[in-house]
Formats: sequence, structure tokens, C-alpha cells
Amino acid sequence: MQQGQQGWIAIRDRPLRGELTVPGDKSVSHRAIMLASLADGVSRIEGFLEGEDARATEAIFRQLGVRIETPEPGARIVHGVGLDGLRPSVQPLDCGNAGTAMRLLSGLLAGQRFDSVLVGDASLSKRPMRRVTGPLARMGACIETGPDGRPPLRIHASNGLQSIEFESEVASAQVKSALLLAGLYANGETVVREPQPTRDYSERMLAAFGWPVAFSPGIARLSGGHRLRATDVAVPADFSSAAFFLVAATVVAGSELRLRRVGMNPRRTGLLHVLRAMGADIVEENAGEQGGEPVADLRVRSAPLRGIAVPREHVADMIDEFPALFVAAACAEGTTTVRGAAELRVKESDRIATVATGLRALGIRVDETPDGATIHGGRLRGGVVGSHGDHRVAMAFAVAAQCATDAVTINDVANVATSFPGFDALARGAGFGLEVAES
Ligand SMILES: O=C(O)C1=C[C@@H](OP(=O)(O)O)[C@@H](O)[C@H](O)C1
Ligand SMILES: C=C(OP(=O)(O)O)C(=O)O
Repeated sequence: MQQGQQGWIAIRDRPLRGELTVPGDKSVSHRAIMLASLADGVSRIEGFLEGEDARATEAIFRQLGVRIETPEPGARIVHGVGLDGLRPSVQPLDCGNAGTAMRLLSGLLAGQRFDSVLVGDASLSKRPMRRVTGPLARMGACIETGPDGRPPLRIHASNGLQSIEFESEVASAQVKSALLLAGLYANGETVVREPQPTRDYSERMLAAFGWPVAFSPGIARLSGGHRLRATDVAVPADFSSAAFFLVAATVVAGSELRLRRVGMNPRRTGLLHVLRAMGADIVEENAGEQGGEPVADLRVRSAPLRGIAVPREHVADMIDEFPALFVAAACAEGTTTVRGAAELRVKESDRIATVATGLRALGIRVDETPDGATIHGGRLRGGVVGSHGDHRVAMAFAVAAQCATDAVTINDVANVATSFPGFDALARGAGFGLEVAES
């Protein structure tokens, strides 16, 4: 372990058992703070993710003059300032590790009558921003990027935005949401079309806050000139956090876990279809609704997996689940192929390369392609892997360790707190062998 880094030593312990609730959805938490801040009136958010990414968004809105109270952990009371009530910040706005914060804010701040600067951590500072600044410029926004279209973003005061019809080349909810948020401030109708449908939380939540928005899979449209009305938001548990437990309980023999009240938005549950096609035993129970989102308890029992070709139509619906899926594929019999997932190369790390490198270190053959990989299932052995500062890669290797023959040391895991604070304790409680090691 490198000096000053936090890591894990993970080892197979016992079958995973019990019931657990994973923390609130990150995508919904970001959006709840944003829309509640721009609304007229006071909104209460329940199930807010107490992770660094969502808290970065919260801190930014405080900096922009919004009063946000924390009556108890996981709850927020947001005193909305109305569409034009934000105040400029002299200090840069720090998005930390959160691509969602930076991209959505670029659209929202492009409509303000003041300048803003958005910065991020080392990982976020390497991620591409032209995908949002390009179309926003067509709407009349003036945004300077760092070299090569990377952060920081200097957003100049708006002189008024014009709506556009935009055909996105990448399937990205962040791009779509940035343009819709800019569209709140634009003249006319903003239309976004996507090559594959992506998560529709912005559209659903805008509608819940009373803004007329028309959307169906792959297209969203709204016009400027309305107001947002304060609304209470109940954030469901994050499917992407549940994913690590779905895979772990599937691959560790003798396991049975129940994950309570997991968000089941169909644009998020691609992994469920793929794991089932590989042979997983996952049952949905108590299906219901929470805050306008479908939720269900997921009961998962261990089952042997076989490799498959992941259908391309599921890729966008499981874009954050590939580190976990790669581990499932490593434990499966036969080969699993992933294609059409080049977006993985521009996440918190290059997730194709970082997961492939770690799996190879644990004895698994992985052949990379520019837009995916072929994973040859086999016997995982112990070893040392790095997360490359990527929360989902760290958690995926904690899962991999539960079916490895020896201990796996996972370096650089502090970033897990961005999306899943308390993962290690929850995982240990379910039966993971997982110790924190500090150098
Ligand atoms: O809109 C969102 O909340 C998100 C969209 C996805 O990113 P892209 O839009 O870049 O695919 C996803 O990877 C990210 O974790 C959250
Ligand atoms: C890609 C992710 O988030 P973001 O883009 O917000 O950094 C993620 O959480 O896996």
C-alpha cells in the first residue's frame, strides 16, 4: 500500500446472509438538491445520499446562497430561492469527484446572469467536458474549458439562451440533463435526442416540481418560461450500490441476501437482465413506488454463472455496473463479451483498463477492445490490485476477493465514500471478509 493511502485486505469468509438497505441514489440526490434550490418554497429530501459526490453538489448550492438544513442524517430541508435567486460565488465551485455535478451544473449555471468557475479533483479534471460545452455554446452559453476540453470550466454570465434541438452522439444522461437545465432559461423549446435511452431522473423530477416536460425513451423536450414548485423528494436506494451485493451473493456459494427498497428505474436495471441471462437467481419482491420511482426488494441466492455476449441494448442501462459485471464474468464458466461500452474509458478511471488489469493480477484472462472486453471465466487467486482512485473499481475487487483462493489487497479505496459511505461495514455485516488497512 502506498504511504498515506487507505486500502482493504479482502478475503473469502463465509456465505453472505441477511437483509440490508444500501444508501440513497446518487443521481437522484444530485438532482433533488439542484431542483429544490431553484424552486419556489421549501422542499424536504429524504434518503439523501450522505456521500461525497452528493455533498459536493449540496455545498455548491450553499455557496450559491441557498439555505439547506440537515435535520438528521439522510434528510435535507432546502429553502428554494426560485429560478433567478442564486447568488454568485467568488470562490470556485468544487465538484470533487462528481462528473454528474460538473456536467449538470454547467447547463444550470450557463443560464445565470453571473460568472462561475467549476473545478474538480484529479480524476474529474481528466474527464471530457466538450460533450456539454459544445451544445451549450450553440445555445449561446460562453464557457471556457481547460486544455483539451477538460475542467476547469469558466462559465460567463448569460445574455440569454436560445433553445436548440440536439442529437447527442453519446448516450449520456449527464449531457441530456445539462441541456434540459439550460433549457429552463432558454427561449423556445429545447429538444434532446439520444442514441440509446438513458436514465430519466431529470425529466421525472422536473415534472414532479411542476415544470412541463415531454419525454419518452430516447427523447426529452421542454420550454423555458415556467417556474419550479417546491416538492418533497423520497430518494430510493441506489441500484448501482446494490449491484455489488447482487454479484457477491450470486458468486459466493451458499449465500442468500435480501436488499430492501432498491430503486428499479428501468434505465438503471440492465445488470439484472444480464445477470439473469447468465444464470443468476434474483427475485423481485414487494414491488412498489417511492417518490414517483419504482422500488422493490431484491432477493438473491447464489447460482452458477455462464458467460454471455452482453446485449448492446443493455449497455446504457448498466453503464455504472460494468466493474461488478466484469467480476461476475470472471467467476462465470466460459467467456463474456462486452462491446459498445467505450464510455467506460472516460469514467472516474478508464474502467475497461483498470478492471482488466486487476483481474489479470488475480489470474483471469481479459482481452480488451476499444469499446469493451472479453473476459475468460476462471479461478480467481489472491494478489494486489489498485482501484486507480475509482470507487466502483474498489468495490468490484472487494467482491472478487470473496471468490478468490487467497487474500486480495485493494489499494486506494478512500474514494468509495463518494458513492457508498459505509460500504465496508455493511459488507462485513453481510459476511464479506474485508479489513481496512492504513499505511
Ligand atoms: O446522470 C447521471 O446521474 C449519471 C449518468 C451516467 O453518466 P453519463 O451521462 O456520462 O453516461 C452515470 O455514469 C453517472 O454515474 C450518473
Ligand atoms: C460515473 C459515475 O459518476 P460521475 O460521472 O457522477 O462521476 C459513477 O458513479 O460511476
